[in-house]
Amino acid sequence: MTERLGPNRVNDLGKANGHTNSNANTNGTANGNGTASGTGSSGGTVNGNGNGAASNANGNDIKLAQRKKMDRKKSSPMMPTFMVSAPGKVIVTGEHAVVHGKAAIAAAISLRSYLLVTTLSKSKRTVTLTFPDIEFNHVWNIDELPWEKFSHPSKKKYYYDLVTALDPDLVAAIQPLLADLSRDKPSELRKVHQNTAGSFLYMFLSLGSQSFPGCQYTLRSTIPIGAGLGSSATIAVCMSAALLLQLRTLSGPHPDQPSEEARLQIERINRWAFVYEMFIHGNPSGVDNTVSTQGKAVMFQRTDYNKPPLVRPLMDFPTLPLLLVDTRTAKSTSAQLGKVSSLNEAHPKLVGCILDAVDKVTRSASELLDADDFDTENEECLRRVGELMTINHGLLVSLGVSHPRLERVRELVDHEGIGWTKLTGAGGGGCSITLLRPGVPREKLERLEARLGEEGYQKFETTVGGDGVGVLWPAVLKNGMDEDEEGGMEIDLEKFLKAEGNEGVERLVGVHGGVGEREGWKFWRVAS
Ligand SMILES: Nc1ncnc2c1ncn2[C@@H]1O[C@H](COP(=O)(O)OP(=O)(O)OP(=O)(O)O)[C@@H](O)[C@H]1O
Ligand SMILES: C[C@@](O)(CCO)CC(=O)[O-]
Repeated sequence: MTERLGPNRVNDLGKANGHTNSNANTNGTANGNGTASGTGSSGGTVNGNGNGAASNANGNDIKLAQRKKMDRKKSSPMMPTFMVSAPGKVIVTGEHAVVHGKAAIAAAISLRSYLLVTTLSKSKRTVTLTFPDIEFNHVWNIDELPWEKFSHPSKKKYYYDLVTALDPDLVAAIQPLLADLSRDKPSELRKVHQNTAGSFLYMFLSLGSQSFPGCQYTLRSTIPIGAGLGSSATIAVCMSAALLLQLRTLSGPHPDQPSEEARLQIERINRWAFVYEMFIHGNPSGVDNTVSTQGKAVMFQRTDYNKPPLVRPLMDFPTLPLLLVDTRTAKSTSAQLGKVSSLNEAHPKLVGCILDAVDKVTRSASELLDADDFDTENEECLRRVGELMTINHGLLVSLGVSHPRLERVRELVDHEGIGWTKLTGAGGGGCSITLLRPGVPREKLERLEARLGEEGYQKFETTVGGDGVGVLWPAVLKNGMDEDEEGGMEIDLEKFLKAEGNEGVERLVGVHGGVGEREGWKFWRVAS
């Protein structure tokens, strides 16, 4: 079994570079990209930092509170340190077929990625990626990046453009920046680093300009990497949202935002997230970044790669009783996509029929899940969706994208008669989902879970249908600590990097923080 890189492998890489938060930006010219305008934006209005005074404190406490407030003022930048977050996903039906123009249903899950964006002082002309989960930390000098290639009139793209393919000349222009990356690392990890750096640079150079302020992007995720839960899409969505916010091209999210405006902004974030995904995966359908951006659940289809996909938000998606199991077996999405494409080339008629059958599965599932009388407590309702998931899995097996460890989960679940199982995501390892029968006896579930544990599987507790991309502006949260009295705790680089494991990240910055939705995080709300 190949061990996968896991999120939360925090190491010291992030702390080793000099760009900590202590001298956050005093640069008033947040960016100089004259192209970004027209949305009446003011990133600063996203969220107020309450800054309430500690009114009932004694004299010393008041002095301390005032000093803390003044300290905060001194370092208060034009563009404050802020965070964005995006959810992972499960594909309920239709993976792989969706790459070939068929429909798929995907739902957001409660595991998420969190990106901290720190603007540096004006004199610091660097951009840093600090991604401890993949042991990646790199600093580029902004003035040494190939801006002239990306800003050439024949190549220049704007934040409102629809980019449906990567430009080979621009991909070539960033290759020299990747060639020497992580030479001391094992080749697989090095490839991950090159891919990560490449996708970031492509987006940064496309959207930004040479006058972009120096900044640091620090990412932590609670989503296992390469497990079919869309971890790469969450990075893509976070990066896209962060850059568009830095460019001041997004005016939200805010509570009174008209739904149409929210929809447009979500669409922009999603378009650029897709560019990032193209760099990582080659030929993705865009379903992962779409559900990660929008949240809840979506029915998704891309029949023409030159046009935006058809996306139907499923706002009333039922809270399905799902068991999510990670095989902890590495897989590469692009390798699995390649397998299906090769099979399709070798047997076009046959594979065409399989893909059509998957499409029918998705449409039937959508009808069932959309029905007014669908009831997650009703065995008959769940059985019909479960059967469709079982058929979908069989079709994926015939496309060659299952794995013995996925089949083993199915065997164990079927043996207990607990529910209906399919792989989710690209397959070849990764995760499975099991739709649980209502009223499964506790002992059966416990027996299954113990067995899975013994055999090296990992079970995930997650809920489906949560919020999409969110913003914490500025990066200040109420965490039940002393700082709350002054408006909340500032999340700085050190705290973020030191948070221990998934629980630590969730406790420190989590959208839910383990206690329901948290004050501070804001989401674009798109009504159905
Ligand atoms: N926590 C993370 N930190 C940094 N980069 C990450 C992280 N998670 C994912 N990535 C990026 O995404 C890539 C993994 O993408 P991959 O498609 O293999 O997995 P996935 O997105 O989890 O699966 P799927 O596409 O099947 O849902 C990594 O190589 C890395 O570039
Ligand atoms: C396998 C796939 O269909 C889903 C991955 O989550 C790939 C894609 O849609 O891009």
